[in-house]
Amino acid sequence: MFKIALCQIKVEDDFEKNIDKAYKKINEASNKGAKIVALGEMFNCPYSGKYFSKYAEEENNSKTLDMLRNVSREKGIYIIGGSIPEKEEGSIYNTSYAINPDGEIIAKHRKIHLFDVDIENGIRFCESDYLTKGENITVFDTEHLRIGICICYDIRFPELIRKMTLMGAKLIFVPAAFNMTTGPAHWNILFRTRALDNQIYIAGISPARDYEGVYTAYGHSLVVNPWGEIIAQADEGETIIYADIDINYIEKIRKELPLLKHRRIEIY
Ligand SMILES: NC(=O)CCC(=O)C(=O)O
Repeated sequence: MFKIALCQIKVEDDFEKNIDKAYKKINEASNKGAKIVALGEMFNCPYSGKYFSKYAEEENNSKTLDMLRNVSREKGIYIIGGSIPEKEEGSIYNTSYAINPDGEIIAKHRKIHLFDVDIENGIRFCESDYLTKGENITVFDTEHLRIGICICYDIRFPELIRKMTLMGAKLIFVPAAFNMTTGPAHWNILFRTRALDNQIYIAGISPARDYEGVYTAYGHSLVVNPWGEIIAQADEGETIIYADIDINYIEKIRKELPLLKHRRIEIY
């Protein structure tokens, strides 16, 4: 059993302020006993195409990564560094970094599915006007359990989460900025369904809602257990939520209701 924390932070058009706030929230979460602390999608940059190139950093020259690496080392914790605009060879990616307690980058996920949607009387967004797709699935080991990362719209693709599960991920972190059209309609259902189908823990970490900002995130960061229950959930404001992850509970559920074993992969 170990504790995770999700930091739901209001993101502003102020790079230094965003990083400083993340640093303080990570410290606070660690002081309350979290062994893994996670941040939201684009936690250092307003979620809008016009800001991605302005805020983008290269991996080997990134104040954001320096902060994450320093604080993980200082506190001796894992950090799932939400996501940030990452620049490489003229392309910008929506990238999440996992950092270990020694301050080393141990995994990196570039958002695979870009959020290109146009919903009548609702949200319109075209990430691919600004960003390049990632090409890899991300799972990695910790002393606690095997973890996966995907980013926001990636959660909508059940094949990806199933594949991560079959690769051994038992806790998946999803930094995610849903909006006021799809958030109320789909956020809880998607996270509960992915957790339930795969019998895993899954955590969605949103920015806090900001009606004055360029994008109004839904908030409601949450942790769902392998039975499909929401075991921690934020409202829409700035906050940190905590949940205990129990590896034995995953095994218990999988033993009692052996969904993964009962698949008929010879048929479908
Ligand atoms: N940042 C995103 O990928 C948003 C995804 C989203 O809102 C959705 O409904 O999916």
